Amino acid sequence: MITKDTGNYLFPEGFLWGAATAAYQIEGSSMADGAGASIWDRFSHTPGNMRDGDTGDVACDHYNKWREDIQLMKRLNLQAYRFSVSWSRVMPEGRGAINEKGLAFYDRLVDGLLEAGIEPLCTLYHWDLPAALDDRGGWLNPDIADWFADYGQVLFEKFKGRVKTWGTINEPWVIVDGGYLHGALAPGHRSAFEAMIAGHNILRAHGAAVKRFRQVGEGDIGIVLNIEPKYPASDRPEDEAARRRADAQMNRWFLDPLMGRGYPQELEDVYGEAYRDFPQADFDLIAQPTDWMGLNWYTRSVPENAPDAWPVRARPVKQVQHAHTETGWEVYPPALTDTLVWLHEQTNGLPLMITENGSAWYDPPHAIDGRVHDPMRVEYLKNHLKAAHDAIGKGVDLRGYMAWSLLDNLEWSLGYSKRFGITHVNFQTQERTIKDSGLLYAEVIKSNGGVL
Ligand SMILES: N#[N+]C[C@@H]1[C@@H](O)[C@H](O)[C@@H](O)[C@@H]2O[C@H]12
Repeated sequence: MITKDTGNYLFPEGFLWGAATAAYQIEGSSMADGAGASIWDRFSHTPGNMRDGDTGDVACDHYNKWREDIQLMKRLNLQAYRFSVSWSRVMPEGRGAINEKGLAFYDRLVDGLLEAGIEPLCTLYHWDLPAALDDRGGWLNPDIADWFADYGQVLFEKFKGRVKTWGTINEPWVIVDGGYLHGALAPGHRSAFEAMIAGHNILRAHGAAVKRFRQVGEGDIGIVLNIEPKYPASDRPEDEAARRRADAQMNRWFLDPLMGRGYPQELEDVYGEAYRDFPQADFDLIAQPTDWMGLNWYTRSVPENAPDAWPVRARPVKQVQHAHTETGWEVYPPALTDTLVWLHEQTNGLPLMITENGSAWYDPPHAIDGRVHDPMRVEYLKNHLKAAHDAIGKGVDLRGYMAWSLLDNLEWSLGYSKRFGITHVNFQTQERTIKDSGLLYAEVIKSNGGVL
C-alpha cells in the first residue's frame, strides 16, 4: 500500500503504537498443561449461549502459534502488544497452587516479545474467571478482592523488570452488564441485585491489586474502562434525563468511584431497590491512585427516554445518516475526541492510553493478489487515529493506541462471526494474512502518524 507522508497528523515522540488481544479470544488450548477451566469454558460449552455453537477451544491457536504471531507483530511494526493472562491457566483453582506450565507459557511469550523489541502490556483479567472461583461465588464473593490480589502478586513478581505496564481489569461495565445483568456473557446471570454486588467487588479487587502492586510490583498500573459517550436524542428534558441515566450506568458507574467520587447518584434511580451503598472503607480501597487509565472506545450512542427499557429507561436512536459496523455500532469519530477530552478532565489529567479501538466488517475472500481488502476498516482506522490526534491537540495526555485486534478472534458469544482483526485468520487452516488495514497501520507506526 503506497501512502504519502503528509505530516499533518504526526503524533508526539514516544507515542506507543500497538495491538491488543485477550487470552480466551485467541489462545485455544484453554485446558492444556494443567490449566483449570474458566467460566468461558463452561459458558461456551453450554448449548444456546454461543453463535453457531462456537467455543474458544481452538480460537487462533495462539497457545501454539505465539512465536509466529510475534513475527506477525514485527511485520506490523508494532512497538507494543497488549495481551491478557488466563487466571486459571496460571492458578487452576484461582487460588493456592500455581500451574508452572501455565505460567511458563506467558514467561516465553514475554521474553519473545522483549527479544523482538515489542513492549508487553499485561492485563490481569479479561473476563475469564476461574470456574473454581465461580463455584465459590466468583465476583459475588467479597473474598475475591484478596484472591485477585494474590493472583496479581504471582504475575507482578514473575515479570518484575520485564512487564512495566499493567492493567488490572478489562471493562468492568461489560463484565457486569453482560455477565450479571443481561446474561449475554459468562457467567450468564440476570439480576440487578447481583450486578451491583459484582461491580462493587470488581472495583474492590482492582484496589486490592493496586495496593499489592505497590508492595511487590514495578512499573505502572491502571484499569481499562469502556466509555461510550451519550448524546441526547433531542433537547426534550426527558431525553436529557435518559442521557444522564445511560451515562451514569455505563460510563460513570465505575469511573466515579475510581476517581474517589463514589457512585453517581443516578445509579439509584436506575437500579431502584437493587441499588446498594457500601462502607466508606471500600471506596477508599477502590480509589487507590493509579498511574494511567486505559480507554476502550468503539462508538457513541444517542439515547432517548424509554420507560420500558429496563433498567436504564433509555434506548439508543439509530443514527442512519452514518455508517454502522457489523456489530451495529455507528461510525462517528468526533465522539472519540469528545470522550478523550472528557476523560482527561474526569481523571484530572491522568495519562491515558487507547487500549482498544477497531471495527468489525464483512471481509471479502482473499483477492487474486492474495490480499484481504478491507476498505471500511482502513477508513475507520484512519479517521479514528485522526480523532485521537485532535484530542492530543486539545491537551489530552494520550500515550498510546492499541488496535483491536491483532487477529480476527472469538468475539465472545458472537463466536467467530464478527471479524475485528487487522490480520485475517482462516480458522480452518490457522493461516494469518495481514489485511490492508494492517498494512496501513504498519505505515502509520513507521511514520508516527505522518502518513495519515
Ligand atoms: N465487541 N467487541 C470488540 C471488543 C471485545 O472483543 C473485547 O474483548 C472487549 O474488551 C471490548 O468489547 C470490545
